[in-house]
Amino acid sequence: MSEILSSAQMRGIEQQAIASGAVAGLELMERAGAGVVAQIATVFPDLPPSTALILCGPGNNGGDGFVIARLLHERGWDIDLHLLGDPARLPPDARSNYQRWAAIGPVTPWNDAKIEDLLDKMASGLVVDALFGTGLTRPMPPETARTWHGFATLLHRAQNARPQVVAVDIPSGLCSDSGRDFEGAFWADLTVSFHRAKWGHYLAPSGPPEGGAARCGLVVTVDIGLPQAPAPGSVQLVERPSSFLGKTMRAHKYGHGHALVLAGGAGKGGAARLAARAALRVGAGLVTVAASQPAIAEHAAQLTAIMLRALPDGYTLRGMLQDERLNALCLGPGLGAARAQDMVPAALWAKRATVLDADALTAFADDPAPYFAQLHDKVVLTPHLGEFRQLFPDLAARLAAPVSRGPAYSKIEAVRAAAARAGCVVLLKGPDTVIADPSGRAALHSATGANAAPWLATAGSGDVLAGLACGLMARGHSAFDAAANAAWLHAAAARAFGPGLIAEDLPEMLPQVFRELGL
Ligand SMILES: NC(=O)C1=CN([C@@H]2O[C@H](COP(=O)(O)OP(=O)(O)OC[C@H]3O[C@@H](n4cnc5c(N)ncnc54)[C@H](OP(=O)(O)O)[C@@H]3O)[C@@H](O)[C@H]2O)[C@@H](O)CC1
Ligand SMILES: [K+]
Repeated sequence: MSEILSSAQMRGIEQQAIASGAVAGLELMERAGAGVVAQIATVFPDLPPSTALILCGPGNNGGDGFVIARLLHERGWDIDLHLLGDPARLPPDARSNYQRWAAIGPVTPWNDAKIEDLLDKMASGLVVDALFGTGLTRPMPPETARTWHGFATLLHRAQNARPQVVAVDIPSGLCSDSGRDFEGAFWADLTVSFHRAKWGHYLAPSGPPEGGAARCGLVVTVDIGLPQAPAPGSVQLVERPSSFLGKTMRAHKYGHGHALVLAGGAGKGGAARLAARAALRVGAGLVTVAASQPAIAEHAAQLTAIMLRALPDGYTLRGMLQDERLNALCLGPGLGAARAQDMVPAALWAKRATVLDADALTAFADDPAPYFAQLHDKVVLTPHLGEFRQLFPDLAARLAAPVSRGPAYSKIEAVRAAAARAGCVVLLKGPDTVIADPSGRAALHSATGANAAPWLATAGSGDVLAGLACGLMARGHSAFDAAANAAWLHAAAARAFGPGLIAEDLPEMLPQVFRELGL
């Protein structure tokens, strides 16, 4: 896992380092520019020096652009640099670098029509977007957004004869906290960020217009010499499972827990069986499906390694949970609203590790306060955005509101607020899955870019995710770790299968994913 930051956290780290005398702002800017130039050479090794169109903005992002211009010029590039704004009003470090560049080559005052024309004619080389970075708090000037939009449309048409687009820190026009497009945001083939990636690089607000990860291309982070200590309240990017997933030679099946997956009525059992299969494949020692009596025959015809019990009502569930070996529960997939209302309070009463999904979320949406009052720190809620909207309508409305000023409210803040309100772990799933607990601890799993798993958008895939989290909790993972690891395994299994994936395939891909993890 690596740390990702908000723009305020990044500013705090930078200001503290400068104030302590550990580093000068000018040094940071030099390293930032040098880092971008080094990454251009690494990521595009076959790109010979030709023309680089460098678009500089009125703040320190523009300052990085002047450094990049100077260093690319030293490497034989022809530089065509355009500045938006008055050079006399540049902040001090950016102004120093403006002056250094101005002694080498021209600075053309910004003119949208002219830039549009230049962009239209570029069939190779580089476009460096150093217009706005983490300091952007409002939409770009509308003409600039329009110019870029025209260029982007053109580039999409001319895939083979086009320049490479490199964003400095973040594509201009994107909110670095939320990934939201303030309107007309740039996009890039390569985004080079500094010290740590920002939330907005990995969040994926859905369009139109699409934001965040969809616009950043390859995201690379370069070290600019800031202190490496973790920032308080930082968010972890889930890049691998955080806990050991193997089994030791001496492990006994009871040493890996017993997951109980509740199922609903006859003919509705598929979702619970998917969850149960996922719990077993992820390594729970035993898994039992607990179904209503009329559904038993249907399940019996389908289950082999998974055990089966009849469970008529919540009262019987309380009795069943006297058996402490049943250490993790999964409720929701295919459960039905009436059965959820009966079973969920009984399950929560037992204070077991519990995943609540689907009907075990929405059955309580009309009056969530008493429901939240029963939740505890071993519970994981796994809503998709629609279910989240039902349980936390105010938070979902803030997320969906049009953005006119930044930093915009982000999915990370919304899930943190939801976890604090619910008093348990909340996992809000999507291409960007955010996990938070009531203390504010948060993680982001981003199935975007090279990590994309588009075939996960298939019926039953959420049931598998719930089963994975339940199986991992049965094995002893904390609620937070189980949720984060389940999100990672779920996407890894989907990528391992590839196109044509259906939910049944996901648990069956886990052995391959585990082998690739070296288990
Ligand atoms: N943090 C670090 O450690 C390091 C940071 N570094 C770099 O600094 C960047 C952050 O720099 P930053 O804070 O100066 O902000 P930036 O993104 O350049 O933009 C703000 C400027 O744009 C202006 N402006 C805003 N909206 C506008 C609009 N619609 N239309 C027109 N103008 C608008 C705004 O004006 P104002 O709001 O003040 O009127 C302000 O002048 C960061 O992304 C990274 O690249 C590196 O050098 C190394 C170390
Ligand atoms: K930028």
